[in-house]
Amino acid sequence: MSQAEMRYFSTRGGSETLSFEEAVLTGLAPNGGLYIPTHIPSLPSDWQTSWSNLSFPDLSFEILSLFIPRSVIPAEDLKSIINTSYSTFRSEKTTPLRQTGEKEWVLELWHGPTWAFKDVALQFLGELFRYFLERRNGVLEKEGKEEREELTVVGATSGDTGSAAIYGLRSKPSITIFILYPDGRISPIQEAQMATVPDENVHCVAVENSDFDTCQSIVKTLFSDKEFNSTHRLGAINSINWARILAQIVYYFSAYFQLPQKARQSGDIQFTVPTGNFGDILAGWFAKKLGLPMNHLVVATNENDILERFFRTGRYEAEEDTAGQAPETAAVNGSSDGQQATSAGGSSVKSTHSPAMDILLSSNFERLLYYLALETLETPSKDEVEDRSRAQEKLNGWMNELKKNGKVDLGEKIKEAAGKDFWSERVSDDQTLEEIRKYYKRQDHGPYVVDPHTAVGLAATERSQKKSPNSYWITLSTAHPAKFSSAVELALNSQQFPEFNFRETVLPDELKKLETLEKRVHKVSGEQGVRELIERVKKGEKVVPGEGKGSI
Ligand SMILES: Cc1ncc(COP(=O)(O)O)c(C=O)c1O
Ligand SMILES: N[C@@H](CCOP(=O)(O)O)C(=O)O
Repeated sequence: MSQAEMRYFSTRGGSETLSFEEAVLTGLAPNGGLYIPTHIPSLPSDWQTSWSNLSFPDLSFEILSLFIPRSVIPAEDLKSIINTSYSTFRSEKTTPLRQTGEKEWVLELWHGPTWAFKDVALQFLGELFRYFLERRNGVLEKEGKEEREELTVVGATSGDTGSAAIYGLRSKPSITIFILYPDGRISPIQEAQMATVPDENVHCVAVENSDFDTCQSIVKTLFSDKEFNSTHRLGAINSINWARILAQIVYYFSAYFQLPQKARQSGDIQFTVPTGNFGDILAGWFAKKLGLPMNHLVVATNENDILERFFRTGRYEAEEDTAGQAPETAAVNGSSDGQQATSAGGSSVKSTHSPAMDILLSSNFERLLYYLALETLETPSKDEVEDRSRAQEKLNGWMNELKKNGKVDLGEKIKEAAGKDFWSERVSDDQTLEEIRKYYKRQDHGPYVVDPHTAVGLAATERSQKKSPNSYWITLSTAHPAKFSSAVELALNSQQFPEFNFRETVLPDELKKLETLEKRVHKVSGEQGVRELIERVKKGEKVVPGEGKGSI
């Protein structure tokens, strides 16, 4: 199949396919499914040589072109979108690779405007939205029509997506943005990054007594409400939006090209990814399917370990069924280290030192499940569309069971199929702090201060190395340590590390400045509160958010 025919369909069924533009602007499919490409494209036969010295934007152009037909975005326009997106990054390499051991590297993904990996995709998505809306509105204007297309972006965040989305969309015409986050459960800097942006089109919404899953579920409910969605023309910035995954594929290739030749030639490269909503690691899986040589992707979770348990047991269940399980496994849920499960929003998500990964149900896992369903069809036919529909049916069954019972047993066959590409590790809060200390104390390639999410990844890498000691390892570093002062200061506390000064050595001036700025936050209660706020703002009512200076 040629690149020009690339389209997108929902994981949950329906024979309809959408263009890239429609899939990006729609975000979540009306049947609740996520959009995926009709096929995995082929890499050019000489990609290993012809792409090896490309800059990040040029590499991005090559990879994105495999998924975006020229009829949807002409080459020159795509180049311009990409160049604008990555001109905001502080590193010349955009996502530089830093060596941390003889056969170990860390891929630093936080050199963008909000110091987190989300910038890579959200700077791009912001530019895409601007491009599509300008083009559509240009056509309406030419036709002499009065109406204009507008997008009401509604997103959920456990801290990082929100600020990256706001920085990606803040000055864009025809876009209003509402970011929902669990009140009191994100770090002070994350909140300040979002709430100090003064632009009129930005609305920060702290949802009372909630967790990330509650916020994510409100977003999905609003998208599935046909009337609300069409009235406000909702747009998605979370990784349910295919463009987010697509943009993130690029840095796996970039990391590969930054490795020394010996490592590349070994063919034995492993990637570890701190994981929550499963978007970042799914991008790595697409890179593997495209043909990037890699062995496994290690899913590194914190104590919210539903994914780690799936890859170990084949069961996907919010609450662990401890009956009949090994004692050390049962202790996980019983909070062996004294951490109590919290019950905001009625769920059992725990508050951990890596809060951006405090997630129970990972949206993008559905995309992987679709492919696992397809791969394990009992009697695959030669008909692509028929197989697609059988996989969608299987997936629907699983999703319905999950919705009804809060769990689904996917079985041994699916577990085995997933195990070909993924390993998984669960890292406790204590281990996270220990890992931050370990990297700080390192004489070789150090001292290196890492954020708690990166620390979860590094701890998972260390454990996985025992399974494959000769491999080359790349751990994704997903945020700058400045964003998570409480965990970093707890790990590098003044009793043990009197010389360490967070403010002086870690906190960039740009983030220090946030302390002096006014914060604007709407506090709301539940889905109804969110609906009402959106309705009022969209009607043109001036809704005054709570104000006050924040200290970081
Ligand atoms: C710092 C950080 N690390 C890791 C993750 C997990 O990434 P994903 O949700 O794509 O699995 C997130 C949030 O998504 C994050 O903000
Ligand atoms: N950790 C994320 C949660 C949202 O995930 P997304 O990748 O689907 O946007 C955050 O920082 O908000």
